[in-house]
Amino acid sequence: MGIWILNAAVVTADNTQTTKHILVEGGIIEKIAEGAAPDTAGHTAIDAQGKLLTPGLIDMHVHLREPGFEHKETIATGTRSAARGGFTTIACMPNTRPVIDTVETVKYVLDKAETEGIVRVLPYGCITKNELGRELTDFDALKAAGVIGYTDDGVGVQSAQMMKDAMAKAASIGMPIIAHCEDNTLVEGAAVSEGEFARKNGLKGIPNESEAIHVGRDILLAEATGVHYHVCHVSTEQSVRLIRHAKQFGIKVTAEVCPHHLILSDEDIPGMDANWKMNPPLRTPRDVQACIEGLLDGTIDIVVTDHAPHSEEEKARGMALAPFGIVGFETAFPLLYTKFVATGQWTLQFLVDKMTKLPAEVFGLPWGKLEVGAAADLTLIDLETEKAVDPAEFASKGRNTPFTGWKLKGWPALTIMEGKVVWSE
Ligand SMILES: NC(=O)N[C@@H](CC(=O)O)C(=O)O
Ligand SMILES: [Zn+2]
Repeated sequence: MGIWILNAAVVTADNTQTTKHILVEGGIIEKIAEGAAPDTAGHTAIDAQGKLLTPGLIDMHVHLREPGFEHKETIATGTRSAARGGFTTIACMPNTRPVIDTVETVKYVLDKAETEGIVRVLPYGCITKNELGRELTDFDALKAAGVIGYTDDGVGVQSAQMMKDAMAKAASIGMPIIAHCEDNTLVEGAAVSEGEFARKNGLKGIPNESEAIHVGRDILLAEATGVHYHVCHVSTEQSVRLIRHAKQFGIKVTAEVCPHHLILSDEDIPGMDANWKMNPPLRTPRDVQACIEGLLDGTIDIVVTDHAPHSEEEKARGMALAPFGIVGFETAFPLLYTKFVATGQWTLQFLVDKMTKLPAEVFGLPWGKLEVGAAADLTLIDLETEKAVDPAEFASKGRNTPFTGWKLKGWPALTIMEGKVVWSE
């Protein structure tokens, strides 16, 4: 028995919305009909009542915390949080404990995802053993075990030679390098960006160069090795400029940006509240503008959440001592919809593509399409109802968000993964 989704608004390439009826059966999209509602006999029918239907959202940068940090999140709770945010495919970072640097850990994560997860989980493997930057992992073995790329996310690869070796190896087996860009010698334990907030509060700041130096270095190494190089959570004007320039030269670089770096600057930080502490930190309004422009002109390819749950106890340690990171799954689409689409700055199609079709294209994945024969990964989104962000409602274990109380539209109402309803309002 399949599911007919009736009266859904589907946005097409030229940003027009058309009412469609979609039959989902055997895990795939079986039929897409227009006009009068079809006979649904023998199937379940869901009336979308004009809500937006998109391909299931894809998030290529998330932290599920399992194994090792189950007090922050688990694969069970993290995938529920993803589903509630409209995501059907998520790529998890390897900075767990142990880190994902062996075949055994990859298998552990994939098995857990299979038995306890409710959306598709694609693991990354580490570039270096233990993310210590000293010795490369076994790229071939990790690839065979099912990782989709290599990253030491959470920390930058400090040695240029190590990064070059990693890129050369990844290139030789057709795999991407995904980089958390941060030069440790420029950071020295600061919690917030160099900028107005740091100055007002007499804090040492994290300079933009700590990120951009790695971006520049790695672009040159990517050119030398021919690897597909993907830049994590771009946050500075300098990084955007370097990536734009590299793309003009035909270097195989792609990049991602998080909603918070498109919406918040350091000047918005209300006080010493660690729910505003993340890495990279909130930068200046000028950096925010550069990230928006980079996304608009294609320099930055995709949007990711960098969903980084931490416990309330950890965040209560204060700005200086709390770990970096904020949750992201359950606010990402409403934030971007409300801020950029509802105000007429972006088309709906642009936002949907940056969270579906383009992440799939960047990483060569078969999802992110709403067409007959494609996997039935679908998200129904209510563009009308306004609701305030309430962390108490999150399916994530993490409540660490700076967006509490924000009134937003564009809330996911129903999430379908491979033809099964995995979350509904
Ligand atoms: N982004 C963060 O602030 N934190 C991430 C690490 C990371 O993505 O760099 C985490 O693991 O908590
Ligand atoms: Zn990172």
